[in-house]
Amino acid sequence: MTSSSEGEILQVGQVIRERWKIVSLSGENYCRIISFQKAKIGGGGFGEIYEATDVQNHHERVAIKVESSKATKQVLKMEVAVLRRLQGKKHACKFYGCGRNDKFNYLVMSLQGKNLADLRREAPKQCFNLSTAVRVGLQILNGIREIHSIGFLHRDVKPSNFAMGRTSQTMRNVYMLDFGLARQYLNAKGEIRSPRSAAGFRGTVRYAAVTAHKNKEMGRQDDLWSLFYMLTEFLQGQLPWRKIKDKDEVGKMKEEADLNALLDDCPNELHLFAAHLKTLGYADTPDYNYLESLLNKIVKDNDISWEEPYDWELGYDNMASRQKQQTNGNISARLKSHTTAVIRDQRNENRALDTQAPITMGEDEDEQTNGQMANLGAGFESAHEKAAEKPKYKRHEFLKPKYGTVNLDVIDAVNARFAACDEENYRGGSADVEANFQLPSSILKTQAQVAESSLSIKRVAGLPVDKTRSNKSITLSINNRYKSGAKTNKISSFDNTNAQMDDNSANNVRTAQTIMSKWQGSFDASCEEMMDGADTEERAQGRLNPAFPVPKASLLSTPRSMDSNTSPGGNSPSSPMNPRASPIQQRRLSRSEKDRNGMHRTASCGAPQSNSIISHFKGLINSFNNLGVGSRLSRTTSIDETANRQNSAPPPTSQHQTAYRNDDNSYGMRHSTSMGVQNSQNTQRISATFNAFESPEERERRRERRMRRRSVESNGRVSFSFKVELETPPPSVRSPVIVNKSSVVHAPANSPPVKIRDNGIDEEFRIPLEENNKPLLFYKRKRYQFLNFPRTSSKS
Ligand SMILES: Nc1ncnc2c1ncn2[C@@H]1O[C@H](COP(=O)(O)OP(=O)(O)OP(=O)(O)O)[C@@H](O)[C@H]1O
Repeated sequence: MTSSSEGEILQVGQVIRERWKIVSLSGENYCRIISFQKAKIGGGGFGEIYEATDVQNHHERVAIKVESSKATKQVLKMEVAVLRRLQGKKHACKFYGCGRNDKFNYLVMSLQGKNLADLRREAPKQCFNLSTAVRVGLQILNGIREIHSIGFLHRDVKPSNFAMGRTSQTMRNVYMLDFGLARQYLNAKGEIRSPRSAAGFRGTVRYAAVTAHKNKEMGRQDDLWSLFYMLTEFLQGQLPWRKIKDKDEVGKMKEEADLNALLDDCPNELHLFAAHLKTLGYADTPDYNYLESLLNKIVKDNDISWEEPYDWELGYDNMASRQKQQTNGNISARLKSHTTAVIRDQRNENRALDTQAPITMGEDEDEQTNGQMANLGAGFESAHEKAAEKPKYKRHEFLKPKYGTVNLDVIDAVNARFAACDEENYRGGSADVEANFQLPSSILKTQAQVAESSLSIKRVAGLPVDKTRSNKSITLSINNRYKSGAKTNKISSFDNTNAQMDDNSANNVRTAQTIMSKWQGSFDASCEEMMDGADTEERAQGRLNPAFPVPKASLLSTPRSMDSNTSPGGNSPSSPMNPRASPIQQRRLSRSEKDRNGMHRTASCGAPQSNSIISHFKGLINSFNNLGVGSRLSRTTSIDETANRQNSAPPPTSQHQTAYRNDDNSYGMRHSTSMGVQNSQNTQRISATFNAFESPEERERRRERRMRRRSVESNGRVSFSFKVELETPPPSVRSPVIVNKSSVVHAPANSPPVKIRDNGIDEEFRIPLEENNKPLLFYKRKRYQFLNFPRTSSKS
């Protein structure tokens, strides 16, 4: 695959059928926070795959496979046909649409995560442990069974044609991709088509069955042979013919392969697997159940749990020690070099060795990435052993997606999550949202300028300087702040809020569960760590979904933030004061303590000391997941002002809002908006709080204001804001929901101007541009991918 932009069929920003917009490094506006991502996910012999968003459907992320209409071999039609028939199957992507124009044909499907070739290549020793290999193998077997069940052969079974899911719900599921080489083996009557005498090679040399090498008609068993080679490679780290260019030579090697050598130190069941395949001819139906039982036996014999993490979920620091413990994971055996002399293959030369179809050869360049690989033998082995001592990847590096975006899709995803909230969630009470934005010093308004602002901004001197904090971070956290029916009439501090929330343990259980199942893929290290304690506990009580476990605490390193967030009051995750607190609660508690101590609130959400926007943003997502009140977080919104609903209410006493309870047992806020600025030697802090409690009229007014603002938010300026708005609570809910949000901006006092936008006076929060016309905030952006694995191409 190539990742170059040269000759790409689709361009960034291009919209297909007024619906699917290609995502890339456009950086169109600030709200697309770090939406800088290459457009092309990958591409092989048959097409190019792009990431896009569905503008008609909450900007859901999709994958678009395109094929030039000038391509000599048009395979997308077949792909569409197969994918459509596979709809509803567990291992198939969702089909969203297809079409063609004079330039290209396209297929839109659900976007998945990383493919197995990339995942294996990223492993320190380019192999999976037995647990991962066999569980993935079982899923692939079922995927193959699915496509066979609709009357098709895949004919290109290989690791890069299987991807893990992308969302927390799908991330443990394997998806089969690329049906471009599929062929129907059943005719319309459901009978097996008669085999052709010469069929030509189809597939990928490394994984193709011997039948393909012999240019014979392939049958169902041949897809399974490819699976067998995949499994062998997963366990051994390599196949003996991995570098051989000549297709016929590879075919010969496969034919003559000594299975004992090939499967050295692998479970005996793999021998039986191959033995069964050897008995099958073109027309024979493989005994899928038998093959499945063989793999299941490996699972059973090795005490493998379906819930244990896959290698990539653990991160690779832990793998070396894990592998040593494995009965079948003998490292030296895995690293044993096969005796085949190899030459670095040249991809272009490898392609299209057979004229009938492009051949994908050596698509995994994992071996080539290791300079030692050419020197087979002792040197090679020791190089790997060395690598085992010093893992190439650190856990957090692996878990943290390497490039990509945090953009509006994140917010859209949160909206989707909120939309899924049920009535019960409404009953969970109101919510409190805190947003903390740490921005580069240079983008913020000077102290004097802020003071000139017509907003009610107060200066508070002596804010402690936190030198550990990144100067570019965004965090959001949410609390169920005011519980409906609570006895307290007035809640004026976060401490109270937290105390009330802590009482609400049932809610916490539910919200923790939501997070686990919904957004696990988006957690950064610190969030996972924080989840972990609850997970163990909740799972022990049978309340968490076992299908989406999180890595065990013992396997995860403790992030610095944990230490720094541990509250002096004993409300740490392990605190006996609150042993059943959910992770979010814990985070909340620590925030509470931070507030009490006059510390920056940005430390409250996940990874306060992280240098990356992404990790904070992940905290945002985690927190919003926890909200569960049917609220909506929308884009291009603002710190908002809400009408004061209670004339009798006393004025607020602090820069934060004061909550009160109405007679009807609902809560409102005294002041709709308040803001404050705190200054220290080189930090300027602006905080704003608003109340999202609103009537339909207010909401409509706010929507109009938002529309007005949107029209202003062009002009090369960037603006940033969030809104939390509430759905109308169901009639059964007596107390309306209150969402409260506060935003905090930190920056040195001598920084350039920024304005805080407030609806009432229609100001904007603006970030000036650099000379090169790029938003300064993202000038030194890191490219992270959010909610998704990085998809590096497996073929350069
Ligand atoms: N729906 C998807 N979601 C995420 N990534 C995808 C999706 N479809 C394909 N990809 C990525 O793009 C890569 C190439 O896709 P695909 O195999 O369909 O293209 P191809 O042109 O047929 O490639 P090849 O010739 O190598 O088989 C895959 O390995 C995978 O990483």
